[in-house]
Amino acid sequence: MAQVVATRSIQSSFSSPSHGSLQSQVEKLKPPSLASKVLGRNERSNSCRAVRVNMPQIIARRSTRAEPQVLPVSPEDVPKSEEQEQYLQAIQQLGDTSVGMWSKPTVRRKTKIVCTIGPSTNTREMIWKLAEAGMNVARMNMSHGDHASHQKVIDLVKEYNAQSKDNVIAIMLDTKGPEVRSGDLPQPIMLKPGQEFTFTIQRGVGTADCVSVNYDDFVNDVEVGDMLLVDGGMMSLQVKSKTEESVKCEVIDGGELKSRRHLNVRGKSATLPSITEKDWDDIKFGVDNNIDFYAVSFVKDAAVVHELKNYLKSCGADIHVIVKIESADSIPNLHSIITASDGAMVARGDLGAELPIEEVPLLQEEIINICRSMGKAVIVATNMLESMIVHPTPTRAEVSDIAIAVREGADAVMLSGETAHGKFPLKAVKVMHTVSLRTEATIVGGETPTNLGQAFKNHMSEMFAFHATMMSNTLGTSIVVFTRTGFMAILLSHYRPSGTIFAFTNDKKIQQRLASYQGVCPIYMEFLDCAEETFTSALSLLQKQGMVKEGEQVALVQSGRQPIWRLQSTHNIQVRKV
Ligand SMILES: Nc1ncnc2c1ncn2[C@@H]1O[C@H](COP(=O)(O)OP(=O)(O)OP(=O)(O)O)[C@@H](O)[C@H]1O
Ligand SMILES: CC(=O)C(=O)O
Repeated sequence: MAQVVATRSIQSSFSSPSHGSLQSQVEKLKPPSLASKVLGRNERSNSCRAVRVNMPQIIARRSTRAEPQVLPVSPEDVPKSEEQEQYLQAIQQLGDTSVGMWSKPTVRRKTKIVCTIGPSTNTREMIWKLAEAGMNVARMNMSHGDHASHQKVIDLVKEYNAQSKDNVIAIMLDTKGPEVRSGDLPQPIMLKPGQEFTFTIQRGVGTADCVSVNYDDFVNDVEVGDMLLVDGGMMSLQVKSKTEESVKCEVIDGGELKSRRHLNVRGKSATLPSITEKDWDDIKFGVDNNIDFYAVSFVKDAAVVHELKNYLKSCGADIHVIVKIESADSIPNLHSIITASDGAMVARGDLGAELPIEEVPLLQEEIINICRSMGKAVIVATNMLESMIVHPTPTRAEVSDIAIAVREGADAVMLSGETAHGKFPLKAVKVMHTVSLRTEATIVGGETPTNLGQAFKNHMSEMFAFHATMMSNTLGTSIVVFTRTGFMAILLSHYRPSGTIFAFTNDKKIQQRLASYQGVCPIYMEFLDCAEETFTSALSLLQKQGMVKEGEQVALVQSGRQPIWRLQSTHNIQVRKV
């Protein structure tokens, strides 16, 4: 009889003695479908014992006729099981030292979810459902659609935000950038390995052995011997010769070439400006709509970020700039590019086409570390649940990929085609939510926060954020912060306290922006003239909404670049009992 023996060690989130009772609570709450189907009676009691003595081994046995394990992944596909909901809540408590528990698990998750909106999701009904399933940021990809279709999405997200009591969605506009694409074809062409195929800069060509390219300098940018990648590497062709107008190639990996496919040259970036004329037009559209973030494609150096920031300043727009790291040329300039920006996106699609694919996980970790050390936001994007574009369940590798991004410390993970044109957008969000929540529960909490390094050197706010995090980690409390600009909440987020950061702001725009930061739960509230009255009213709001319980302690922070109640105090941290 075949037997699968899986061994794993339980992380220290389970090892704290104070978590013993929670662990047994989890065991009690485990729905039979999760516990008894995988573990036999003896193994189950072993695992409970082992959890208490630290570094145990769980032995899972499976018979030859493996029963499919289907975890609930969509609000629609399973009847709501209270047991399973309680099970997830209890798991999360293991990793969350805060006693205060949100009633909604989607809000308790610290890692945020970015969803690309496209034909599968650009309706009122789907935006609402995505938001309720756990979307925190709606991304519009300006490579597709037109201003009218994106306007509809922006209006719907704003409408959702206006009517929602306890949830808010940020809006991100992703520029098309200097993408090089093949032209239109009357029908898809099958490219076979070994065959000759030509790309030409002449317009309007689309035959079985030649197609146009939308970029006039294409012929100058490529050399004989270069490897051309189509659709991020789905097909590859080697350059054999070139003339003034065309590039003759041999197909290495074949496949079906459709209209308007993305072309990359391995190891090279196109000599095009990062922000094209179309991008400037789209950026202006973003300003007119007061969006929250730009994701700027193919950034190669800091100069372009400064140019965009200067433009935004000149039109009085307060929009944050996320640089997409996807171009070979950006790698030597990573530090200066990220320093100039408000955050970065690891855009693994183009990154893995311009650079050897094995560099992608290493660069992902490096970019996350750089952003974390500078106090900048970081998003991991592309292919996270790719198979769910057509299948209702993810591959195990995809689940691991999300878990790795969460463990590495990403602020957010992103869905592209999965929610833009996939068959199971809600299930994909639910999987991302569940995997993130589960992974976060294994991240050790209550430790001394790591120093942010040079980013906030000598800044009073950094000292307050550091000590507020220390205090809340030691006491096992949530943090309540009051912020007009969002600065202090973002700073606290980068110290990654183990409890939730309840960020009260009197500015709806700031509330919307904060939705994308790890661990931050942004709440809109009018600030009163008296600090004390504002604190009391904030705590009572948290209690009313079931986010903190009576008698629970919270760490309350009032600090930042522009203290709110200047006359009464400038900076302070205090522990309050609700
Ligand atoms: N607004 C939209 N309108 C129509 N289709 C969209 C839209 N946004 C995304 N899509 C579809 O979803 C797919 C995945 O979205 P994603 O944002 O990852 O695009 P992408 O990386 O630019 O992909 P590609 O290079 O194929 O364009 C796109 O290829 C496109 O088919
Ligand atoms: C997101 C994106 O643009 C990429 O991965 O290439």
